[in-house]
Amino acid sequence: MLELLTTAQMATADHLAIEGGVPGIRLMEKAGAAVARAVTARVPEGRVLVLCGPGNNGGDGFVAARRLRAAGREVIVHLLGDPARVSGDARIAFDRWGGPTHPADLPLPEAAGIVDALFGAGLDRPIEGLAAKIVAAVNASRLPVIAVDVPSGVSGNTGEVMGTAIEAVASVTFFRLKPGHLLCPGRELCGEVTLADIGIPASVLDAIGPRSWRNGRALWAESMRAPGAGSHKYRRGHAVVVSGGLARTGAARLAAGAALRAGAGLVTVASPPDALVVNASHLTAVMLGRMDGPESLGAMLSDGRVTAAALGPGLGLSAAEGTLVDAALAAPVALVLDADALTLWQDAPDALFDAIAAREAPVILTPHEGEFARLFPDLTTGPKPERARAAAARAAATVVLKGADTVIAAPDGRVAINDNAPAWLATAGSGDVLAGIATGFLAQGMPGFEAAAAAVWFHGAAGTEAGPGLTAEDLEPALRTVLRRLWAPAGLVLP
Ligand SMILES: NC(=O)C1=CN([C@@H]2O[C@H](COP(=O)(O)OP(=O)(O)OC[C@H]3O[C@@H](n4cnc5c(N)ncnc54)[C@H](OP(=O)(O)O)[C@@H]3O)[C@@H](O)[C@H]2O)[C@@H](O)CC1
Ligand SMILES: [K+]
Repeated sequence: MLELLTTAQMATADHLAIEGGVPGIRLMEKAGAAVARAVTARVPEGRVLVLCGPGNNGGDGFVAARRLRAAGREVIVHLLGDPARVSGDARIAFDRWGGPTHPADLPLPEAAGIVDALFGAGLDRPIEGLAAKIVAAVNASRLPVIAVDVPSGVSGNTGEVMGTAIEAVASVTFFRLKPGHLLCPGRELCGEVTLADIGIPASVLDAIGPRSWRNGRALWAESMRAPGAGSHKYRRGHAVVVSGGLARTGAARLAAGAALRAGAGLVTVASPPDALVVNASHLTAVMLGRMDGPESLGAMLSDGRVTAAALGPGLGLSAAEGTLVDAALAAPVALVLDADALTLWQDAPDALFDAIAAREAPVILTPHEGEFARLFPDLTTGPKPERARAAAARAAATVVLKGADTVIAAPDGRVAINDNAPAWLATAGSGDVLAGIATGFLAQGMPGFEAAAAAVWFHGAAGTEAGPGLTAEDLEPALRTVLRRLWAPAGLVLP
């Protein structure tokens, strides 16, 4: 159930279901019933104000109103727009409601909670005028709002606010989530999202062919191998993380520790000579190798047993570090390029993309918005998934566009949107740990997109596990807890 559907794809799902013999009003009845259940759970007593819009989102509202009334609740229905223009399935729902319907107006009537059925998938322009005033009054009321499909004003496709938007405590959506439920700011405005089965058969997805998913286990668990009894450390890959100079070594050690936790059989920090002592004094399970320059790094990465490398955390931005990235790109190992290893290419991003296109092993790029803008200056506006998708295609690499709503995009067009990262994960060194987890997964042979999506998910889960107040150092032990939990059901006997 991780597929994400655009509003247009959702309309297609609806049509295919109806063509397949499920009447539209039956879908609407189930949708409205799910909304009524959410109201019962969130607002168990008191009067419910149902705000209906002129389309099918309003139709779901009429169904919910009728069901709540049948359950003995006091319900007051407001309709925004001309009742004579309510048509189609919404008309049937309106007629079945049959109770008093007041023109939407201010002030709002007294109520214990509100159903927002003003606009859903059909919102196609900014909310203005009376509708905007009603949205403002709903938000000012601080009453619990249950949104139908999406909070009115939130674009289901992009999560952007169109003019103004309702702030809901819960949203009930249907069949599959939409990108707007996961992308910011939509995600915060949705509150808790419930997915309701309204009778659309999953088989309609075959014809729709979704290319976007909510990031979750089903996307990558298959390609993540639990170490079997016959496994030994060399079969789980060897990852190399390149350290910066004397004053910038911590980031590489954070990444290296995370790569080892993520399951790489061996991890080596490749250290410039001046930083060997400081690295040596902090490393135990992670190994240390002396790296004198690009030839030395190239030799290390061409060893045959090394399967993945990470460059960027604490690397530095001088020409010397640029030659290290060149050497890594020329080596036959999977690569994670992060932070400085991205910024180094800001004057010639196409040279990076050409070097990636010329290699076989996968590359993961992990920019935050600032680094992304340096590599893809023409892709700074528009919906995040589309920007990441275009960047991945251009770079021939998996692109992890980081943020509260990190998007992972593959060169073949697949996109995953991540939503498990807690706010406190945005802390110094956190990105280094993410790069390390991804490197650890790549080292074990996971493909680029799967390794990146899994890394982002585990990073978020580890952040949640570590809890508020975490520093990047806390992520590594938390990652262990999360990994243990994941493997337990797979039959691995845990002590
Ligand atoms: N698809 C499915 O499987 C199922 C879908 N279902 C439900 O249907 C919903 C989609 O219904 P929908 O397509 O009728 O669109 P909806 O959100 O009601 O809005 C359209 C109306 O709003 C108007 N309007 C738009 N923007 C506006 C603005 N800024 N300011 C003012 N007006 C604006 C627009 O007016 P017009 O452009 O015609 O002037 C039109 O009248 C979906 O979210 C879900 O809840 C369920 O029943 C179960 C099955
Ligand atoms: K709505």
